[in-house]
Amino acid sequence: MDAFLKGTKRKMPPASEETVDDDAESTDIKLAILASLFPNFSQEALLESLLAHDGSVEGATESLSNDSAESTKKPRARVVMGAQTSLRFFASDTPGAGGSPSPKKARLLSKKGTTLHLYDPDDIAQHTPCSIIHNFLPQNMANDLLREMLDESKTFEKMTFKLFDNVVSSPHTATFYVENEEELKRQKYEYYYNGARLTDVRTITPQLLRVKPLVQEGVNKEVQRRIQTVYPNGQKLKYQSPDDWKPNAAFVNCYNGPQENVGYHSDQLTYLGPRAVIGSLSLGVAREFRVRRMVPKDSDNNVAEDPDAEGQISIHLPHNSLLVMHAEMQEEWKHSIAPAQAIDPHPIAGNRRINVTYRDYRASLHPKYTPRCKCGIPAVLKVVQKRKENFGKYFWMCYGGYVPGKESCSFFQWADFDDDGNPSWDKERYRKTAVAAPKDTQ
Ligand SMILES: O=C(O)CCC(=O)C(=O)O
Ligand SMILES: [Fe+2]
Repeated sequence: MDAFLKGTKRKMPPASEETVDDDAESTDIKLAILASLFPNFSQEALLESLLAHDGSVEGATESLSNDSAESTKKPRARVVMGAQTSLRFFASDTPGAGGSPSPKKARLLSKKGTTLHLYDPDDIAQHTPCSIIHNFLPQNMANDLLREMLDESKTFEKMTFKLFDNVVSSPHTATFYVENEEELKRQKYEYYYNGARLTDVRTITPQLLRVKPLVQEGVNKEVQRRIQTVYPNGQKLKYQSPDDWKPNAAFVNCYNGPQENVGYHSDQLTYLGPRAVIGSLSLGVAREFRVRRMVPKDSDNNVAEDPDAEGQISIHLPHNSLLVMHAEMQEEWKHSIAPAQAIDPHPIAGNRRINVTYRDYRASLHPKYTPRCKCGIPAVLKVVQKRKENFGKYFWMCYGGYVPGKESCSFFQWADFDDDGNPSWDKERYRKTAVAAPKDTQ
């Protein structure tokens, strides 16, 4: 913590399998620290306090401690849904990361420091990297899965991660489900998350299995629709897999009460590969899913684009909604579940929200193939998000510094994928020279 307050560059470890900003001194990290110290404050209040103290966590902590004493005297806030502003004020056109232009539709810019609330599936598809299907599952199926996961979640645990020299818990609980016993063993003994092995991996439950084919079909339809209606020339993005999306793992998150949350992050690409697609099912209490586009800076620290693009968009996630995080999401945007001022209890789940993220782990990115760093653990796949130079380029790096009690060996290597996202060691599929030229124009 001391190193952080003095501004020493250190790496921030992520909660669960997420990757937080590569800039250790980012506002997100400061917010994560404040959120862990002041779980009853909204992200806005924490951000405001941080800004008021010129980014000093120490200053914000002091003033929030005073506010905290004050606020215990105030009545509790009611559930407030954000007002919808006319979308015309937020449109702009900007290029994307990953060497290919992003969706050709007008982008949405929410003004810095403001939150734009979207509810309508068409608005969400047009202005964010996501699409949403409301009332996705037959009602009984959704409720059965919710009941099953509520029961399972009684034994979910907070994921601990190292924050500089402290071990911190993520402010919600989660666990990981895979297809069968064999995969479970592989996940426990061969895969690494943030430089460490997972201890709680479970085999897929009957309801997760029952719902999976529906999610698979829904996600594939949405991906095709997006390619045809949003992506330039009606073609998939560079590095995006042309194969059908086939989920073989699920992370399940439980948010018990309004304050449980997950801070801004992008999901780790290590086993999903570039331009990953994720199917995310929400059950129980409705919460706000916030997305924020990354704005790269040049070497002089100037933002490359309109700084207003740093505002955030909130997507309302009611019970039984399927959110598809499309191929441009993890590279160019960050997402979070914001702490809520208050929530409407759900008839089955009470104060709890269950979120199931179905994921497609790629066989060619099994840790037996991926680069290992000098610490001897599989390296993590990341993408340049903050710098204009090399923006969208993939690289492998050491995650040792994220493991409690370990330091990073500073291993770094640019990653090499063909235009379909196949790694160079996948000799059967890797076809860089054959396809690179025509698809570069995408
Ligand atoms: O709860 C959610 O909707 C998002 C969870 C999430 O971002 C994650 O598991 O990586
Ligand atoms: Fe995530």
